[in-house]
Amino acid sequence: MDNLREIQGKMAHDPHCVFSYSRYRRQVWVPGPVIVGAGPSGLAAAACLKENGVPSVVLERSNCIASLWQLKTYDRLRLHLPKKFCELPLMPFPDDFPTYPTKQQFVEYLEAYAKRFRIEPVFGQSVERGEFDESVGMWRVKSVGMKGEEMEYVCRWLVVATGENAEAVVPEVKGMGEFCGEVKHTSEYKSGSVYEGKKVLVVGCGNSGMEVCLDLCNHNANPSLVVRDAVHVLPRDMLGKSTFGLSMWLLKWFPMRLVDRFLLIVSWLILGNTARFGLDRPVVGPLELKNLSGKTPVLDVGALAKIKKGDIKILPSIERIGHHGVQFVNGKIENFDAIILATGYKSNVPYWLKEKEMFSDKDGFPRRPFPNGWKGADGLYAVGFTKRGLLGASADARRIAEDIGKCWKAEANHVVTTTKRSFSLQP
Ligand SMILES: Cc1cc2nc3c(=O)[nH]c(=O)nc-3n(C[C@H](O)[C@H](O)[C@H](O)COP(=O)(O)OP(=O)(O)OC[C@H]3O[C@@H](n4cnc5c(N)ncnc54)[C@H](O)[C@@H]3O)c2cc1C
Ligand SMILES: NC(=O)C1=CN([C@@H]2O[C@H](COP(=O)(O)OP(=O)(O)OC[C@H]3O[C@@H](n4cnc5c(N)ncnc54)[C@H](OP(=O)(O)O)[C@@H]3O)[C@@H](O)[C@H]2O)C=CC1
Ligand SMILES: O=C(O)C(=O)Cc1c[nH]c2ccccc12
Repeated sequence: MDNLREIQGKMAHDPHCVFSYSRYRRQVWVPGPVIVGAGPSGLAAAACLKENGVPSVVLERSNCIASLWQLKTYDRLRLHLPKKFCELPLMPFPDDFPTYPTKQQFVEYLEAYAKRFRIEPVFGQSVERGEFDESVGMWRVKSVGMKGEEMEYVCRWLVVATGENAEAVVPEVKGMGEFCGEVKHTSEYKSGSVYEGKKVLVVGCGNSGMEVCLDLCNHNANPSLVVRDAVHVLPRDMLGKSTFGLSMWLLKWFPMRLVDRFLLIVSWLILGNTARFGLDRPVVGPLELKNLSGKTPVLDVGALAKIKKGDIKILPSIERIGHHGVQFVNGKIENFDAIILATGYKSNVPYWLKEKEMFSDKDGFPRRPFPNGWKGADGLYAVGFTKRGLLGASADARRIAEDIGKCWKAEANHVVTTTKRSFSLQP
């Protein structure tokens, strides 16, 4: 504990100090929080902490900020909620950005955000273990660098910002290994240009699956979409407003079920009966379902019109895959040149965080739902696991920074007072 006191003393004089404890053990004491992940959530947390006077260290496994957006999304991607619902704390989007910024514009905004708050993540640090060491009351965060070099960061506060979309979900489908064509997840898909004239099977009809199908159509490919369950498709905009914005506004005055009924009636007027095209709706309304299970409704930007026209064919679940053909549960068999898995993502927290109370080891999300999932015990925090997109991440980041900020100031005051007192006691 003497060692700790010494460090706290140094922190009080130089709160930005991050010094090597032992070169050989590659161990680093971090006076402030360690944030794992330099996506929008990690950046928002670091900025809010800085605003509260707390320096932090951000560890990122890839070589850039917002790696999901920069490396794992397709070219035609735009935000599907209006920009005012996607801005991070303390810095709005530029006025000249469109309502739905492109992915390039969103990344540009995030780069400017990191620059403005002088956030310089340590890149190439893949965190493989995070564990609370009771004996010193600190978190030990172990990471592996690009060349396999190991590091250990020791800190009072650990902020988990690895995201709801950390790893691709790749389902086990009978015979998938036998398929002769290309099989890729949407996180590796960039553009339909390489599929021109090809028959492509897209598996999964969330926002990714629908948009990839649309993109394939726009590049003269021939997509089919596997829909295994009911899905809510809503137009992205209705009555001259964004569906999301309108929903948020209506929710201020009306109960969720009534707003859901309104959304379904207007969607029916704009899109027609989606069940006629093979897209049955869940019994529970779109907002209630999002609230209960986190399942995001599809915000349609043109795929439904292609489904109606027959340019995108709807197919049921896959039974098994062969060399070229795919057999579906209705017994039909069709040949495809490529398969794209739009089967979603999962959290990777259970793989590296050795903690069982705050995070569920089943799905890697905080057990307590929004707005209470951001804080655990022993200085553990979560940002961006709210199933409420960037808006939820911003709310978490603000709360975390305020909470750590109070503790940081109290401790800094304590160290300064004790240091002053010990100086005055000296002869
Ligand atoms: C295609 C797509 C479009 C979306 N569009 C919207 C939208 O329009 N509006 C909206 O509100 N939300 C949207 N979302 C939701 C999305 O979750 C957020 O946009 C946002 O990216 C979440 O930010 P995050 O920082 O929590 O997670 P991420 O952006 O995933 O960032 C997490 C970071 O942590 C890093 N990381 C993970 N594990 C480790 C580890 N073990 N060690 C070190 N680093 C690690 C990752 O490399 C990554 O850089 C979209 C999601 C997707 C997939
Ligand atoms: N423009 C934008 O802003 C975009 C936003 N996003 C967001 O990114 C996040 C991830 O979206 P997305 O990648 O679409 O993932 P989702 O988890 O939203 O959707 C995955 C889909 O795949 C289906 N699925 C999973 N496994 C199988 C299987 N074995 N066979 C058949 N179907 C299967 C799921 O069906 P089931 O429901 O039955 O489990 C579900 O429909 C979401 O929050 C989404 O809103 C994504 C793209 C664009
Ligand atoms: O894109 C996503 O997945 C989001 O989580 C954004 C979002 C949060 N709440 C919603 C309600 C309806 C549609 C999208 C979202």
